[in-house]
Amino acid sequence: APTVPILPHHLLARDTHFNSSLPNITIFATGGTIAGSAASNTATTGYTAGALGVDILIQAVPELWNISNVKGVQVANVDSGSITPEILLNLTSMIQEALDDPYCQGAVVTHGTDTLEESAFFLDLTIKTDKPVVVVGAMRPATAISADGPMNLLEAVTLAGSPEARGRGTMVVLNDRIGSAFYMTKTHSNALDTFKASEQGYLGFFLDTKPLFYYHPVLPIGREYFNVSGATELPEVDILFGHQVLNPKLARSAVESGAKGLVLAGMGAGGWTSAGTNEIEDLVEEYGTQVVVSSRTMGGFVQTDGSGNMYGGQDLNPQKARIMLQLALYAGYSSKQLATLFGFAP
Ligand SMILES: NC(=O)C[C@H](N)C(=O)O
Repeated sequence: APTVPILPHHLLARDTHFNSSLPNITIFATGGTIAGSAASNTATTGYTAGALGVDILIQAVPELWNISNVKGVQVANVDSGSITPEILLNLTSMIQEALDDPYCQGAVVTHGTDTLEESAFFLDLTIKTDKPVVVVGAMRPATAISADGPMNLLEAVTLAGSPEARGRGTMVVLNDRIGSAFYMTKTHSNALDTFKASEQGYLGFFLDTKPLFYYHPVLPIGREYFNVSGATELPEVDILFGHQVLNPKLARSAVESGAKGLVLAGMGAGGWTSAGTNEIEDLVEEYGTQVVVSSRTMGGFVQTDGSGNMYGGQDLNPQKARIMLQLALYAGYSSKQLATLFGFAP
């Protein structure tokens, strides 16, 4: 199994900056564009994501010291397409440990935006705390004119240290908006206003870097806690994308190469082709594969209809349904428990 490099946990000038009246926030850095470096200040594509270390990200925003005592931990430094279950499991256990310390008020994770919603959802389901966990990224590399990373980081740290941010689960911050990690998704490949939850909306926004919430603290229906302490790997769950004349054998190939679960990014309200459905039913019979049916439409609802080993992904998009199924399989959920888990209709 691949090993995850964990760079030394280091304090940044904490002695010189420490102010006992400010919250103590730990920033866990994983890479992405927020730590990206390009050859020119006009380049917003074709750069190296995860090039700069957490100390450089912190040094770039000295205002952080006015609102918090920050500590940086380099967990990884990769493009978010390279985040692995090993990194996620490590991240969960490091954040849990940090937040279990009564002197730590909140945690921030810097992350690439491409798979940020997957990691944020994973953290939301695997960390037990009332304290704020804030996942933040950027769309422009740190070297760009009007890089969005520094402001996003300042807002994320401010949020993590705010008492009114407690009890809201893991949150995502970008473009002056606060959203629930349970629902936020990347909706545009290039624009700054990419993270949205079109049906569920934002929790709040930032004014002069201060968080302003629309609602009192509330948690999403269907949010479940999975204890992954001590886990070193997670069961494989693959996503298949629905379209006209899809190749029904892709499902078999996924299962025979190790997938214990499948998520179907179905057409409309979870539709699949009839040849594809026959193949999936055979796999359920032969291998006991657990299948969650989601939708490629990026909105709406797929219900659980009670047919064995097949569950509706509710309003989770395929990439979030995949994380939920992976955690439930790790926890050894029975078919009945899975039907309850994927039956959280609001
Ligand atoms: N804006 C970004 O962070 C994209 C980058 N490719 C990443 O996900 O790491």
